[in-house]
Amino acid sequence: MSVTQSVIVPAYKEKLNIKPLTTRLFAALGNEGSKSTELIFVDDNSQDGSVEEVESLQKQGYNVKIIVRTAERGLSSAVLRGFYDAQGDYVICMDADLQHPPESVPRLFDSLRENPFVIGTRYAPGVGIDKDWPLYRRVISSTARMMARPLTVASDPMSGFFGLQKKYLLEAKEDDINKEGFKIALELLAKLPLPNNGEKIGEVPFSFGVRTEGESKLSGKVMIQYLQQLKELYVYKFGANNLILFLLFGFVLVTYVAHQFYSLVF
Ligand SMILES: Nc1nc2c(ncn2[C@@H]2O[C@H](COP(=O)(O)OP(=O)(O)O[C@H]3O[C@H](CO)[C@@H](O)[C@H](O)[C@@H]3O)[C@@H](O)[C@H]2O)c(=O)[nH]1
Ligand SMILES: [Mg+2]
Repeated sequence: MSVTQSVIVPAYKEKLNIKPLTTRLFAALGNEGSKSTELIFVDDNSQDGSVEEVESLQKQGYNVKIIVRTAERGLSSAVLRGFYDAQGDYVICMDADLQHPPESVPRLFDSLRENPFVIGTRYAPGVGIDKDWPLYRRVISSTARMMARPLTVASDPMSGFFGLQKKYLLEAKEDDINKEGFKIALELLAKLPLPNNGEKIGEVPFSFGVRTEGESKLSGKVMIQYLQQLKELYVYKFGANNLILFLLFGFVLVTYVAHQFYSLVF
């Protein structure tokens, strides 16, 4: 049976998560689903034993591979690299750290049969973002989400759990896509030539889990990259509208100061 669907996992120093992710994913896909699915880790030269871990899983019969990049770094560019390398017509991206439940992947693939783009959303009845997130992380997340509102109808464009029909990626010019930062779903939602003006998006609710192994790579630099990306997307979508940009950055500044204040006081 040929591969029709691909799961792409950007990974940096995630050795301890590779095996549980792989075994849970293929168990969730079942016998039939596993035959038509490949799993690709895109690792930025972690040198932590991730390669050996994947080789051991290959020997056990899993259709998994690892691309090790040495010249490039970053989450968004890793995801794109995986998407372009994927054999499947349907491609899904998820984090390595099990914050995205592998058991939800089949539902995302099902949705992709009907929709050009699918988002795993944390904003739906009955699910939620991690209850253990500190307040400042919640503030950052909801501020970031609010600022993306004018760019897409997706309820959770900040999600790193999403997928698309690959043909739409191939229709876009690779150079037009911003590869910096973490928010590749938003970038693709805003820039790919999706039908219905990008309004036909599948949404699959999921509960954002807790990372138990390794560390988050979210940093101040990633937040700055997000602001640069937002500015570029606003200009891309609405033209260089000074008022919008002014309001946007005023708001961001206030949030940033509030965040700093919170970290200092608490
Ligand atoms: N190859 C590669 N992978 C990376 C890099 N930086 C991070 N990753 C991988 O990208 C995934 C997400 O990184 P985390 O460090 O776990 O991010 P997070 O703070 O938990 O953020 C997540 O939640 C956001 C929602 O609030 C998501 O938007 C974001 O994509 C990510 O999923 C993990 O699998 C991590 O190994 C990098 O430079 N290179
Ligand atoms: Mg994480």
